[in-house]
Amino acid sequence: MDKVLEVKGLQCSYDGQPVVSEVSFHLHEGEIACLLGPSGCGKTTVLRALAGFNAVDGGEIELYGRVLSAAGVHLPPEQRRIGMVFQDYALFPHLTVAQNIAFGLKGVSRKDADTRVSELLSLVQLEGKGQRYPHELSGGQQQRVALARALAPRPDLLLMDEPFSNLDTDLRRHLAREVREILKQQGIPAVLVTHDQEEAFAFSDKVGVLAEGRLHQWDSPYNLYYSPSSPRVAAFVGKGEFIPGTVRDGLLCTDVGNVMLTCNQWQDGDEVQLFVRPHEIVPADAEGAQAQILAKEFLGTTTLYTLQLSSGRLVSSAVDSHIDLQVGDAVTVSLQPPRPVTFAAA
Ligand SMILES: Nc1ncnc2c1ncn2[C@@H]1O[C@H](COP(=O)(O)OP(=O)(O)OP(=O)(O)O)[C@@H](O)[C@H]1O
Repeated sequence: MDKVLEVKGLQCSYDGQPVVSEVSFHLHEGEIACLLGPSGCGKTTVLRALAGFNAVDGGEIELYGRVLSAAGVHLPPEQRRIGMVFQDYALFPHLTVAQNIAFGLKGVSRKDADTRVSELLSLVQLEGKGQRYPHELSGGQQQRVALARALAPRPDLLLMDEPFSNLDTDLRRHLAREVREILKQQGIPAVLVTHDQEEAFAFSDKVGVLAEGRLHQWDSPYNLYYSPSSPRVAAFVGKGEFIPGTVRDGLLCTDVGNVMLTCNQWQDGDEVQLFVRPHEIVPADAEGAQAQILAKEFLGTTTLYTLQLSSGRLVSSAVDSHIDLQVGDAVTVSLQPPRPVTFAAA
């Protein structure tokens, strides 16, 4: 598959203060990516550099073979063929929905603009609402108009900065799914910025984990979750904890039990930390570690138990909620990671 967006060694700063360093990633045709990371890590700065709102200090941005930013090159935003959707919709309040959508259609005849606006109203399921004003629409509908406006000139790339975060949980999941379908159907590659991990995982083909201006991993949601490249990424993506252990005869021995290592990265005697998710610590029949239930939290599909091992360590265990254990119960647990995630001891 061909790369359509290539970002190489991107560096950005504000007032001489570096905020994005050596960020490199690429997108293939029709691929959707998400930048995920804690507040202030540089997600919006990367997006603004792609859009051309911010100049870059170093590195290169190429879209369909056109250099948008590089040493001595800075294509202005209007020449980049990039659409943008913002958290606050940013619609023109004095223009109708149809006029908002038509806004970016420069050099197009009135007839062609009308046809394109009708196509887009139908694409975002707002047929019949073209003559309304933004304040006459719900938040979700306004964001669909913003999407239609961004898609109207058939951009080469769509950028979305927290596009669903002003909407309530159900609506944001629903709209995110719909927007993903629209982008896939139109074959438009996109980069989204969000704080919401579930949204990032559900929406994207690739997720980039940014921290302190550096890209720590660029990977599929599956790989990020099951093969995090560093303890930092592991700790940031989903819930889990680090359990220290020692390697003996191909087994990692810990106080929660032993795990067969599937990689040959470690040797006998190595001190290793195992990263486990709560659903990978499960009740066992006989062989396993003894623990006592300190707390329980019913979450619907699973119940999250806080366990204290006989070693004193506290661990979390997520168990199918139909198994109803009680605080104070003694339990035996074992480790069942499908693919053990290990790092050198801290
Ligand atoms: N216009 C600006 N002038 C100076 N510093 C800025 C400016 N915009 C952002 N910064 C700083 O750059 C860093 C990265 O900001 P950025 O907005 O890219 O982060 P972010 O990951 O998008 O954060 P959030 O998730 O909170 O929106 C932060 O430390 C921020 O304070």
